[in-house]
Amino acid sequence: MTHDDPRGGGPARTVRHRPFALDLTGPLGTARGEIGRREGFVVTVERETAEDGAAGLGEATPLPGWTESREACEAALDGLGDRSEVDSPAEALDAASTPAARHGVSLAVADAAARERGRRLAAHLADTAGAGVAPADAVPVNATVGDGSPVETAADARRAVEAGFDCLKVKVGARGVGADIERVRAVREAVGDAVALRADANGAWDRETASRALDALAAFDLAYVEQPLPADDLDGLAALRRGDPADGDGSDGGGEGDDGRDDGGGVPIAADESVAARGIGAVLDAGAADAVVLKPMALGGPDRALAAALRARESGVDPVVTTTIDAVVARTAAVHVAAAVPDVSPCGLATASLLDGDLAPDPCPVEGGRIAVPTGPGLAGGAFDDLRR
Ligand SMILES: O=C(O)CCC(=O)c1ccccc1C(=O)O
Ligand SMILES: [Mg+2]
Repeated sequence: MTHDDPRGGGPARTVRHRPFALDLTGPLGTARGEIGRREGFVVTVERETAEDGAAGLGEATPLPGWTESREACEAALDGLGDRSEVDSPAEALDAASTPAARHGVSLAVADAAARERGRRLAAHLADTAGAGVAPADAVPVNATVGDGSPVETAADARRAVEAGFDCLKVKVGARGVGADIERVRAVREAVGDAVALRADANGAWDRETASRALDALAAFDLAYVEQPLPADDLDGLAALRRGDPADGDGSDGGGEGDDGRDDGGGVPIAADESVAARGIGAVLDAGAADAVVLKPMALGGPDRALAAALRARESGVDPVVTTTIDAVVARTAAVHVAAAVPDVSPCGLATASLLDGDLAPDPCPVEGGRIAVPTGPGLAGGAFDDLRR
């Protein structure tokens, strides 16, 4: 090899993409509506001069509301095709306006580079990001429990614990706070105290409602509440963390709990939509979160997600890597990103079971609440060879 650029720059590459569509087994209920189907693009890059034909594989699976639309993603990938021979194709795509397209291409380039070096994608990403430590061989994951009645939600939670999960994330905010409290109560009663519980409100609440919800949820020992406020309300998130009154004008937004703590009851806060909308720097600077949820598809690529995770770690904020319910290629990439985060907390990567079919067999299924990181070069050795045509 005559090129050492770890991003995989160098000789010209050809970028191709082709569409796919996958239904979920059933809609995932969230405060921002139901997710029932995922449509995206398999992306490949090929080095013109490659003697072994080593191609890199990526996936661009936009989720409108989180990323660009399917149409915008396709247009961005098509636009790249107009000048498909470029040195660093991912750099030709804007991470803010077309994060899924950039994800697909930057993953394919990183996969190609890792394969050429005979290394796992996690190790390649860690080197490129300067992570400083060797990636883990397995990552802990949470089960994802959608909206439903208290009985349905508790049954889903119990099934997840029986399958070996010791961390569950329950979607809230799709119904009233009182109903969600009953759902979380039912889950806690169903799974006992040893299981870590998270709740994800997907930005559903205003400040007063969030303050009230956190007060009540404090009884259930939640590891964190994810995005209790809209994405842009970084000051509101910071105030919730501090336990400030809901309206910030000094009036009491709900009183203190029995333990004497202020509103919020000390429930940790995670930022998800805020990171995608405002950037990791703004979230960290605002002191808006105890944890950040990082979706490579929404942040413009595995490289950018890992960089954000390492920045968060440095700031004392806990990074969590999740998918946007991606197909197997992007999901596997997210496993590698999570593995490259030192001491990563349970990640939202157990989303394969939500899909009714996939692009290829899963090279890293969940076992006992963990995912083993594929060992082969790149994404998963030869596991995806059929997709690399
Ligand atoms: O984090 C998880 O457990 C799974 C991923 C998830 O919840 C999700 C999936 C698609 C879109 C948004 C979200 C979210 O975290 O809000
Ligand atoms: Mg979320």
